Amino acid sequence: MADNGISRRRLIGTAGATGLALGAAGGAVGYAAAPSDAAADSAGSKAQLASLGADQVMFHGKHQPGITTPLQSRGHLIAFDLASGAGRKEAAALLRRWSATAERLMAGESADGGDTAVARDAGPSSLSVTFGFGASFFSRTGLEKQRPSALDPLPDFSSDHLDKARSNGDLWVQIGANDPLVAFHALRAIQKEAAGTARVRWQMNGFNRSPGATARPMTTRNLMGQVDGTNNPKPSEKDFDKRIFVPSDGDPSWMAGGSYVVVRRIRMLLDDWEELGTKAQEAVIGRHKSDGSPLTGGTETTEPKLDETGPDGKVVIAANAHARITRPDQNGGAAMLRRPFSYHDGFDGKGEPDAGLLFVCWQADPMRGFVPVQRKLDRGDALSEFIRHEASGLFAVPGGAGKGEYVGQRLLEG
Ligand SMILES: C=CC1=C(C)c2cc3[nH]c(cc4nc(cc5[nH]c(cc1n2)c(C)c5CCC(=O)O)C(CCC(=O)O)=C4C)c(C)c3C=C
Ligand SMILES: [Fe+2]
Repeated sequence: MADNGISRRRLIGTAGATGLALGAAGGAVGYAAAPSDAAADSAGSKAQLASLGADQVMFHGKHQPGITTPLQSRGHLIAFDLASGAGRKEAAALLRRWSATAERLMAGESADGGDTAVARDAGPSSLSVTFGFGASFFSRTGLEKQRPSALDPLPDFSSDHLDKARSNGDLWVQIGANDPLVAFHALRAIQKEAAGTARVRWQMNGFNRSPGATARPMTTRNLMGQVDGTNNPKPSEKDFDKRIFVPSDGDPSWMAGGSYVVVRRIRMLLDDWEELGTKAQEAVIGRHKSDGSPLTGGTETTEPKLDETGPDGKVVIAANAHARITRPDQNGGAAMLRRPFSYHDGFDGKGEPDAGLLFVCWQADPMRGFVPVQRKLDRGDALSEFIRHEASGLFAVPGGAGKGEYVGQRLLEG
């Protein structure tokens, strides 16, 4: 098994497998080269093909998949509300069904009973399915005593323009995959299995760069063109687990190994942003657009020199630059793992793109992650005149299911 719970299954050769997406020439780092069609043909139906589609994310583990899993190129976020009459028992049965399906689909198998064949011929394609519970789930199921205080509603922020219908929800599911058909197949299976127990409250679709699109693995870019994700906490860092996951003796105990996710649909006001020159755009963030390096020089990973001043006597990285004021050392140590998807939902009546970031961030405690940083941003972030927070959600994402267990079992049967 490779890092992050990903392994590469050897696919039995099929025409579909040879057709799986591979990186551009020279860009297939981490992806095995495809054998030629002739070679595949000659080996017949037993040819063993490795490809992007063969990458598999593990369902079972200490943590749920889709948190430290490398960003996938396709994402669906979907929230459900329990149907009237559905309570704890029905919710438990749903989580059991969903977990079994997630395990099967993440292994590249078909869904049980009436598979739609949408993902047929494809391998697992790094599919991950992640489940969470919103604050309202606990009152609906009589589990108020089990509700973590970390699920207290997020404070209002002055710059919020939130659409309640597209915010929160009893249950939340995140689906990621490196193939759009595999991702849709999982989305449809999850939605169908909810029938009678929960109905869709909202759904959002996102994307990231396709693996292999760049000559070497690189930090992705967002729709403003910025390198985005540079200073994310790294699993190799000593305090990573403490910052992102609830400890094994954490409170409540059913959240051991879990994490809290904040989801914000952040629209980018791209017409205004694109009118700015590159220099002005760089001043807003405090990093160069070309390679993500700090305005004080070096490479993408060089530490910014926050005190450095220019010939005009002013600090080179402005006091309100986004990358300055979001730093843990400017926020009492508050940190989060950002794992967003870009989105584009067409153009509005004025011809402006309805596009931006499905900002998804993970932390052991939102009060030591998203909340203090967003408070700071709300008070004076140079980026704020170019973005609008349009929807919001906060969900408790329990630890990973052990073999034979389903996600949330310790809550629902504890
Ligand atoms: C409340 C948390 C944050 C929101 C909301 C947010 C929105 C947002 N950010 C960008 C683009 C960039 N953000 C960058 C860094 C960065 N942003 C946050 C938090 C929020 N961003 C943090 C914690 C950090 C890292 C700070 C650090 O430790 O140095 C960067 C710089 C590159 C990087 O480190 O990723 C960019 C670019 C957009 C476009 C956006 C809303 C649409
Ligand atoms: Fe940011």
